[in-house]
Amino acid sequence: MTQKEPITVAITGAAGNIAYSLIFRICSGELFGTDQPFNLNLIDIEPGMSILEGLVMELQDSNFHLINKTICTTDPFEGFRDADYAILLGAYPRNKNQTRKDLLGKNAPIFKIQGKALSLVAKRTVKVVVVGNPVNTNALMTTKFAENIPKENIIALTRLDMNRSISQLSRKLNKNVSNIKNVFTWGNHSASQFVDLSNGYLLEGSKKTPLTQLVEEEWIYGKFQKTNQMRGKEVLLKRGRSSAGSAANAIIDCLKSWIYGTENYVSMGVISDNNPYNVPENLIFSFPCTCKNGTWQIAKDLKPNDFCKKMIKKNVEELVEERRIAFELLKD
Ligand SMILES: NC(=O)c1ccc[n+]([C@@H]2O[C@H](COP(=O)([O-])OP(=O)(O)OC[C@H]3O[C@@H](n4cnc5c(N)ncnc54)[C@H](O)[C@@H]3O)[C@@H](O)[C@H]2O)c1
Ligand SMILES: O=C(O)C[C@H](O)C(=O)O
Repeated sequence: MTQKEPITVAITGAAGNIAYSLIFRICSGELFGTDQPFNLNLIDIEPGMSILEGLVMELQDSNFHLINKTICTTDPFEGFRDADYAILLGAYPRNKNQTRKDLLGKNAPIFKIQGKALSLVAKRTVKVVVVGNPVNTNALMTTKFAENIPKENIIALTRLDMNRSISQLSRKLNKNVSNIKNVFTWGNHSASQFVDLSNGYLLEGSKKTPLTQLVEEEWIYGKFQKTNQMRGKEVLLKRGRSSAGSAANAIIDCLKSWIYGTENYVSMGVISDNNPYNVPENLIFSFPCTCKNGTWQIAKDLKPNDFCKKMIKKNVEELVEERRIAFELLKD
C-alpha cells in the first residue's frame, strides 16, 4: 500500500491550555485517520517557545508514527505556510470578572495579522477553525483580512455550546448522549446564545420522540438556556482556568463533521451571507448546519418560533456591536 502524502496542520496558541489536550488527540490519528501523516506547525509567542520545546519532547517520547515534521515558530507567515488546516487557539482567555467581549481589544488584533498570513501563505483550500474569544468576531476579522481565502473556509467554534446542551438533555432525560439528535445553538458564543431543541428528538431504535414532548416548556426556556449560557463561566470559576479538554473535544467533533459529513444538524459559526433566517450579511453566526464533501450548508427549511426569532435578533444586535468595535480597533 502506498503511503499518503503528509498534510500540514497549523495550530496557534500551541503552548496553551486547549492545545495540550488537542495535540495529543490529533497525533493519535483520531481526527485525520491512523494512515494520514502530517506536518505539525506549532505557533505561539516568544514566552511560549520554551513550553513548545517541552511539548515537542513529549510528542517525541510518545512515538506518534503519523508526525512527519514539526516546527515551532513565533512567525505566522512561517507557521501557516502550505497549511491544509489551521486551528486558531492563540488568544487570551477571560478572567472571572470579564465577558468574552471584553477580550476584543487584546485579541482582535491577533486575528488581523493571522488573517493576512493565512491569505499569503496557506493553501487556498485551507480549513480554518477559530477558537480564541470572542470567537465569532475574531473569526469575522480573520475572514476580513484573509482576502485570498474563501469566507466559507473560516468558521468559529460553537460546537462546545451544542455539546453542552446535549449533555444537559442527557442528564435531564437519563438517556445516553448519542440518542439525542438535532439540538443546536443560534448566534453568538456568549451569554446571549439560544439553544433550539424544537427540531430535536430522542432516538431509540428506530423510534424518534420529539424532545418538546419529553421536557417541560418552563425548563426549555429557563434553566436549560441559562445553564448553557453560563457554562463557560461556571467551569472557569471551578477550575480557575477556562474549559480546555471539552473545547479540544469540540474542535475534534467540529472538524470531523466538516471533513467527513453529518447526518444531523450541528452548530457551526459560519459566515451569514445568503442565510434564510434574516441574519444580516457579514456576521459569523452560529447556525444549524449540515456538512457533505468537505463543505457546510446552513439548514434551509427550519421554522424558528417567535421566541427563537427574538433571540436571533438579540444575537444579531450583539454581533453587530462587536463588529463595530472590532472594525474601529483594526482600521489602519
Ligand atoms: N470557542 C470556544 O468554545 C472556546 C472554548 C474554550 C476557550 N476558548 C478560547 O480559546 C482561547 C485559548 O484558550 P486557552 O485556555 O488555550 O488559553 P491559554 O492562555 O492557556 O493559551 C493561549 C495561548 O495563546 C498564546 N498566544 C497569545 N497571543 C498569541 C499570538 N498572537 N499568536 C500565537 N499565540 C498566541 C499564548 O502565549 C498561550 O500560549 C481563549 O481566548 C479562550 O477564551 C474558546
Ligand atoms: O467561557 C470562556 O471564557 C471559555 C469558553 O468560551 C467556554 O465557553 O468555555
